[in-house]
Amino acid sequence: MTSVTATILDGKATRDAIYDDLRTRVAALGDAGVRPGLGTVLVGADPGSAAYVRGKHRDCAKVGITSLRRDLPDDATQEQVAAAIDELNADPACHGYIVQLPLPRGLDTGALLERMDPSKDADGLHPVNLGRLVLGEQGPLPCTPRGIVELLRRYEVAIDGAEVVVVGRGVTVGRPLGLLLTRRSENATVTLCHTGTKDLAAQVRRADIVVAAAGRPSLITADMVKPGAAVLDVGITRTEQGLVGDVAPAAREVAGFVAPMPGGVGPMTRAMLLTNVVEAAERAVRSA
Ligand SMILES: Nc1nc(=O)c2c([nH]1)NC[C@@H]1CN(c3ccc(C(=O)N[C@@H](CCC(=O)O)C(=O)O)cc3)C=[N+]21
Repeated sequence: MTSVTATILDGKATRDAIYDDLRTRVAALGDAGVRPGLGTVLVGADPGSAAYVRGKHRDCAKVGITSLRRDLPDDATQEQVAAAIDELNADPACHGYIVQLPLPRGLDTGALLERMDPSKDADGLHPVNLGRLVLGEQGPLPCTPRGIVELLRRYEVAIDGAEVVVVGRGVTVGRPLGLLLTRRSENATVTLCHTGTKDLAAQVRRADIVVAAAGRPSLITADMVKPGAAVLDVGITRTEQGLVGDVAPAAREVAGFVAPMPGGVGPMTRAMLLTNVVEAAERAVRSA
């Protein structure tokens, strides 16, 4: 077997470049009297969720965005979470916020997401904004799909005309990514695969770009990857040995481009979250 040295789609380096740009824009907003603010609503003490939220606030500090944290206990009621959402909706210092998912069982996630002001939806996951994405209207874009497109663009991986296989139909990654990549501006041909796909290997083998977002360790093996293809690992599974992705290590030897986990799409997700907040603040200045 010939071993190719894949180009690494370096999410950390790309994030750093994006943060350099955001710092400039945050300074310009400051001159206009506005400091962008990102809110987070975290319910419960899941260590993974707490770590993600910490990471987001750490990134805010790097860029000059104000952090607004709303941390609620595990047993918070629907009404208490709704009240935190109402507060952020009403707070002029908050330009965008997220409700960290998954919420503890017993809370109605759909009702809470719908309660958010769509213009403050930093995740792009409000039904109105997902609807706008379907319709091709302007709105905040879901962070992980936007980060994936941005990463491919910066490394000049051809998207126009590419055969893309997305594995995973989740509402944060797979589904909206399919919508994003099939816009005229991206112009890819997308096959959305999932656990019910009959012959996953046959689908993945055709792909110029593979996005693995199923949350199943080693789902994508070396024999499935077309030599030279771009393989983006978005899966995260917690194991005894630490975090593992959906792409088997040997598959990286066959690929032409690899977005690894960690260090690939994850940092880009955070960068797009902050970008969505800065864009919301810029809109606020323009309409003032
Ligand atoms: N409302 C909501 N919005 C989300 O965007 C959201 C969510 N809920 N719930 C959980 C998932 C997961 N997620 C990640 C973001 C960044 C990394 C990330 O930066 N990962 C690093 C490794 C971990 C680290 O360095 O902290 C990496 O891949 O290099 C991972 C996972 C966002 N999510």
